[in-house]
Amino acid sequence: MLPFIVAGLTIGSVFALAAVGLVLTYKTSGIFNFAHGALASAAAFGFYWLRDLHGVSWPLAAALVVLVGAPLVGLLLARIADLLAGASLAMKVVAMVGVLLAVQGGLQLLFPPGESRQVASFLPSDSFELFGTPVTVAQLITFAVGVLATAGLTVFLRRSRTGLAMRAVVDDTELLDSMGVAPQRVRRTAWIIGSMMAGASGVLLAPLLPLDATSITFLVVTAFGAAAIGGFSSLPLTYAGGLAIGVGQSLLQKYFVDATGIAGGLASSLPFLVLFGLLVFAPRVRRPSAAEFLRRATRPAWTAPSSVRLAGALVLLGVLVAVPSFGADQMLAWTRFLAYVVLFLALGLLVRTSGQVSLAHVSFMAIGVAAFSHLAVDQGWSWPAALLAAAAIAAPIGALLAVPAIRFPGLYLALATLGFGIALQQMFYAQDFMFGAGAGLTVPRPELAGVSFEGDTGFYYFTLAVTAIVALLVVGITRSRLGRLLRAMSDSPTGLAASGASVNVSRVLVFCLSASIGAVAGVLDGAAQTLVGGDQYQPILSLQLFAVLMIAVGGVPWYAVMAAFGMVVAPAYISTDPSVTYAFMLLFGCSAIAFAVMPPDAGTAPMWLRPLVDRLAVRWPSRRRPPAIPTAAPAPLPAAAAAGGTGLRVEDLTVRFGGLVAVDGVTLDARPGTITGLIGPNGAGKSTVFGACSGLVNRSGGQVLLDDRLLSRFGPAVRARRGLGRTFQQMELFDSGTVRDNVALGCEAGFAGFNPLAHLIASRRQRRLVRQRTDEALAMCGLGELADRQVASLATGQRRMVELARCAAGRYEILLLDEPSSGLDKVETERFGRILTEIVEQRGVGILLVEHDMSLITSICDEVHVLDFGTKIAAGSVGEVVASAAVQAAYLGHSSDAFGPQPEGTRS
Ligand SMILES: Nc1ncnc2c1ncn2[C@@H]1O[C@H](COP(=O)(O)OP(=O)(O)OP(=O)(O)O)[C@@H](O)[C@H]1O
Repeated sequence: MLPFIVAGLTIGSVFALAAVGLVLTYKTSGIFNFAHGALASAAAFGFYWLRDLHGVSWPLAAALVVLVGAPLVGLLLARIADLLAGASLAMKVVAMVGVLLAVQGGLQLLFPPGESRQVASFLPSDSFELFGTPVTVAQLITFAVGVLATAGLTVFLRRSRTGLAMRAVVDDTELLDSMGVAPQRVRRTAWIIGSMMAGASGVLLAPLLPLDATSITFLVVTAFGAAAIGGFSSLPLTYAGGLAIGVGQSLLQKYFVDATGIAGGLASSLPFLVLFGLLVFAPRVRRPSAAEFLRRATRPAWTAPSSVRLAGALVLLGVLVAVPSFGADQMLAWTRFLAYVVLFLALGLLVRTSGQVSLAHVSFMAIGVAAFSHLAVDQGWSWPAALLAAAAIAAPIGALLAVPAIRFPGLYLALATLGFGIALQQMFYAQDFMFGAGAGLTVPRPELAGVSFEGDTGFYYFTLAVTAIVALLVVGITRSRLGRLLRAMSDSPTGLAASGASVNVSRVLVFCLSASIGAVAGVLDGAAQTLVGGDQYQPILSLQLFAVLMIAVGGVPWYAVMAAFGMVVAPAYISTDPSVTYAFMLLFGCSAIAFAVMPPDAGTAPMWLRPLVDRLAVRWPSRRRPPAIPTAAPAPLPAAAAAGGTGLRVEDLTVRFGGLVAVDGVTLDARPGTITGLIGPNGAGKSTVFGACSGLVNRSGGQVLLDDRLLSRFGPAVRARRGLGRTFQQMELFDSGTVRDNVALGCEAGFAGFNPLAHLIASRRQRRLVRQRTDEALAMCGLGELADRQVASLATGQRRMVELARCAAGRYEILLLDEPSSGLDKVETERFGRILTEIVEQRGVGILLVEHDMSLITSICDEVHVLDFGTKIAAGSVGEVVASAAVQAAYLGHSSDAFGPQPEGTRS
């Protein structure tokens, strides 16, 4: 066993070295370098080129690669990282995936795969005995390089000024500025060191395996597993993680040396299983919201008028129907193009519509085609039955990916999906139930109702029909309730949950749907080729799909058409030479980097195009009714309020954040039909009380009840459905939607709730009720004129009103409004007060109002509670509270001016 441990420690040390460099750059720049393995790969090829092809001595070659080449690459990456400052997480992922593809494509162009290349070992091969086990000097040196580099880096980070600055740079850039240390310089140093570590690991790995760009790139992805063990933060733990993975792999190889089943792939997929497992089972880390993940456009989105879109769709359909007449020699490429349109629609639903991420979508193609082939060929199932079964098999596997999505959206989800894709390939592709070890799988073409689609042209038209159906289905989904929920989830998962819909149900649904549609794409693509093997579904293809999808422009289904054209048809027409594929990979990589560093609005339709298209458009009369001014009786209230519910009761509530007691034994009531103020200086704990009431903040003690029923053990969506609505101090709007969409979701999200079917289908009655309540809420809040404006384009005051209208449209008993008038001027605030009173009168709801504007509090509140340092210091009518000495002391030190308007941040 000892020799395996020694071998494991040696290779583990190389992984650890790479992982430490990765964590360093992530910690200092907040950018996770997906291309870390590609850098190692480039270093290995650089070393090979210098030493093996040009006879440079190994120390000089290693020094040139690690001390000259790698720092230069590090500087380039630092520049890209600078340009990405302030970009969304999605763009950071796109840029780094772009770097990976560019390096990979470039390397494969320079060193075409297929030729056998081997770096001769360069470290001394003499060996000595350690505890009776032979150990080579090469192993010792490799191990020592890892230890020394990590130890040196740790000392550097702890002792040197730049090192200290490096540790602080992510947390507090301004502090660094004030220390006289430029954060940019610090980050640059980190990127240089990180790249050098990737370079060193590439050089050390080079002689250990045949030189191949993809295998080293993915071998170094092992470092991702080690980084996960170190919590993406601790360097010593990351180092230990690298060693542990190395030893674990080595031991698995020993024990499963002859294993042919799944166990045979365990060793190589261990790092990815670790990565996936940690992200699924580890305690939650801070969750970046999906909104952090997606690119946010500041300019309102523009879509061509529907007549132009319809005309465009017909022209496209016409061209596709005519393909056999002008593209007969490229029928395979055109048929695969259609399959890729389906695939991009699947991925787009997930990434572009719902703001999730998947770097494993090629896996669903593989699962789909393998399942289909076994069912149709081995089991003799009919073509449609096998297709539907393949889609159904992919769905629960998609749901599995939703688990990390629920726990860690954003970057960690991207990593988990990448790990999933690689583990699937390593462990399952060669199994008999997938592609097996033989020549591949036969994928038949259909024969339906006596009509054969075996021929290339026939199958093309068949694929065109299926693609059109899938496109209509995806367009339908995006326009349906599920589509609205997914877009809302992408903009603000918190806002959606607080409106009553289970975000997790939406997530699982979209992953299942996307996986199933991906499987259908796999079947179509496989049947186009008729024979497929596992090597066609390499995980790197998933990265390419993601990058191409992100750079494609337009809505559904245009981005899918554009992406599939770029990925399949364009390369096929240029040449069948594999180098064209590599050149396209390089091109996609560079385009992805360029796209990611562009300003957020650059991807939207060009300004000059818009008037042109608008002029071309035929204007159809709008079927949309203008918002009605409510004249009849208001819509029915939730049962509790209608039956004279007792409202919200907060009992002895305590909330702690670590050592800080933010709320300390607070008790208060808010009754339907009344407005209750909750005031207090900044940091008094008001928003925390709201968070605990709506289930977004964990309470440490006490209870929250609505109509005497305990709410405390429920999440935000259930509480909303029980009758607790809220707005947020930092508004949680669905920015990509219109005002009407936002307001409608206030009611519709509650109907969707936790029921997957209700996420998909809205009953007639519900649709009518949503329309009615939306119109009423819009009219009540004076938003009729703005109903079709995109929320992102509105001013703060208007946005606050939209959030209020969203609450007013919901079926709530109590509304928690958190500083709803902040950002409004005096006139707007007075109007706002009148609207609040009207909502209470018309809807019969109760309002608990957190406000700094005392004129608003004194003019509309029936009762006021006052917090200071987390405890309640007074309660009563406005007059009683104004007269309270404790309250005046808490505010402005005995000044009666306390109840003038309070600028934010005022605190004596
Ligand atoms: N997630 C958190 N983690 C740690 N501390 C927190 C967190 N949220 C709030 N706090 C702290 O809890 C205390 C109460 O904060 P809270 O936001 O509830 O006050 P507030 O009365 O709403 O203030 P403001 O009027 O400024 O919004 C503050 O000291 C704040 O720094």
